This record gives sequence, structure tokens and C-alpha cells, in this order.
Amino acid sequence: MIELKGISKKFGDTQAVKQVSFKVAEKETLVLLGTSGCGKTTTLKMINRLIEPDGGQIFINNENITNQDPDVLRKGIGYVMQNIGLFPHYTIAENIALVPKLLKWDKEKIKSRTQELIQKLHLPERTLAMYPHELSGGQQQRVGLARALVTDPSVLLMDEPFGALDNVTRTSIQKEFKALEELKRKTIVMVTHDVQEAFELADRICLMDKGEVVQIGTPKELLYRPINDFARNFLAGKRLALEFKVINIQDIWTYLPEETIHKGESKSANLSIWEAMELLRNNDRPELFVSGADQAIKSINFGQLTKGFNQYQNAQLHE
Ligand SMILES: Nc1ncnc2c1ncn2[C@@H]1O[C@H](COP(=O)(O)OP(=O)(O)OP(=O)(O)O)[C@@H](O)[C@H]1O
Repeated sequence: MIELKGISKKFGDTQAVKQVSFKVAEKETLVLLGTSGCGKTTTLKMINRLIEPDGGQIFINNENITNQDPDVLRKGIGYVMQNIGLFPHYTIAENIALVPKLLKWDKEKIKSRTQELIQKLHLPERTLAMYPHELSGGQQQRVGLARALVTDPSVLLMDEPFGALDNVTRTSIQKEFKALEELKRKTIVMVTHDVQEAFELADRICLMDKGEVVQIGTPKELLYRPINDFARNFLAGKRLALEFKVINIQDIWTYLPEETIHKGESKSANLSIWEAMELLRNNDRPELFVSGADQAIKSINFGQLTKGFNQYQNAQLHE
């Protein structure tokens, strides 16, 4: 659990962070979202004391971090830096082994954990002997993640972890990231300026502006209950795409046709509207069978899907 209470930081005359407070529950992913310069990175770096706040308090697992030795604190927190930050003159294996060596792990333990991680992150074995510049951006990003995960810390801080990637690589790594079991056990604070990415990966989003928190809430809360014009305008232009990603079949269940009997294969109602549309687009048949709570099955076609979604959307906006 991470808790920030009234955290502030000034650089000269610039109030980079002003009275920021939030709580991140165990195993939750909180995404700090906002335009460039709004104080996201400064906030993140205060959690591992790379920057010291001028005021306020930070607790990790109920312990005030100012009472901890910063080096010990940092060794216990995984950190994925902006622009990856691998050491250019160290091999990939050496880059991953940095913190385990500081913690005096024996060679065998480092080797077996490194092997485990590169498999999970789909990095070819031969990359271990290579240097960062010999790897693609996507591969470097995976190494950055491996380095942050190697000691299995319960807390992970990620600063624009996919920022250096082109759109296609970015989308595929985001998907893998979401599916990685190891990350589901972690309490994560992640920084991004990319709205789509925030909505894809966050349990809750902390929207920031000019060093202050504007709104903290689930993706659905930000979409349907924006607290002010800034929050509303921040999502403008991307609303529909975000709704397709955030809303799933279970959400619109009551607006879909009656249940049916079907013995064959069916898809889970956890499918997002977007995923359901993709499946329907690539389906041989015009309908898709989805199974909701209590194993109830519904058959939906494209028209029924969009109608159900529109009804759900109207209900949200007029609630
Ligand atoms: N070391 C520093 N010295 C002086 N000013 C700084 C320093 N670090 C950050 N700032 C200023 O503090 C403000 C917040 O910066 P910060 O890097 O936290 O924003 P950000 O939201 O992470 O932006 P970006 O996405 O561009 O990294 C900015 O105005 C920035 O110029």
C-alpha cells in the first residue's frame, strides 16, 4: 500500500507538485495522467526518494519512508525509468543483475531468476550477452522491466514505460504487460501522458494539472463523471474509443437480447465492446455467443451490440 499525504515540491519559483494526496491499494495500478510538465515524474520520484518533498508525508506499507535509508528503500522498489536508462557499457545480463548483486545474491540465484524473467518477457537468450544498443527499442523496454522485476518487489514505479516505442510495438507490449501474472501481484504507480494507455492499464487514474490532482477515479468514473471542464476536455476527441475499451459485455448485459440456449463455444462477457467488435468483424458468422454471470448465454450481432452499448451509454449520461 502506498499513501501520499499533502505532498508538495518547488523547484525555484516553479511549484512542480502542490498538496498531492492519494492512496494506492495493494495490487492496484494507479496511473498518473496529465500533460507534459504537470508534475507526474516529480510525484513518482518522491515515492522512491530520488526527489525529496518540501512538505507532506509518504507511507509505504504504513511505514513513513523518510524514516528509511533511501538506498534500502530503493532496493525494495522496482523502478522503470523514463527512456529506459540501461547502462550502455554493461551487457543485458549485467544490467538485470545490478540490484541482485548489491543485495549479494549468489550467482546461481541471479542466473535462474534472469532466465525465468527473459522467458516471461519473451527476450531471446542470446540477448543476455549483448549490449543495450544492439537491441531494438521494444527489447530494451523489456530489459528495463526485467531489471525492475528481478528482485520481485511488491511496489513498482514506472515512468512512461512504453514511451520510447512506436505505436504498433507499444500496443503489443501493453497487451503482454496486462497479461503478465507477475505484475498482477504488484502495487504499481505508472506515469503516462497517453490517455489511451492510461485507460488500458489503470485500475484507477489520477489526473493531474499544474502540479495538482484534478480527479482520481476508475476509467469509468473519469468517462462518465468528470469532475470539471478540464477533466471533461482532457478526454475529448477520444471518448468513444475509450468507452469501447472500458465497457464490457457484462456492463451492457441487460440491454442485449434475451438469453438463448447454445451448447457450442462461447466468449466470456468480460470481453470489451472493442474486442467483441473485432471478433464479429473477423467471424465467419454474423453472431457471437457470449456467456455472462450464471453461465447465461446470449447471441449478439453487430447491430444488437451497438444498440446495447448506446442504451448503456444513455443510461450512464442521464443517471
Ligand atoms: N530538477 C528540476 N529543476 C527545475 N525544475 C524542474 C526539475 N524537475 C522538474 N522541474 C519542473 O517541474 C515541473 C514538473 O515537472 P515533471 O517532470 O514532474 O512533469 P511531468 O508531468 O512528469 O512532465 P513530463 O511528462 O514532460 O516528464 C515542470 O515545470 C518542470 O520543468
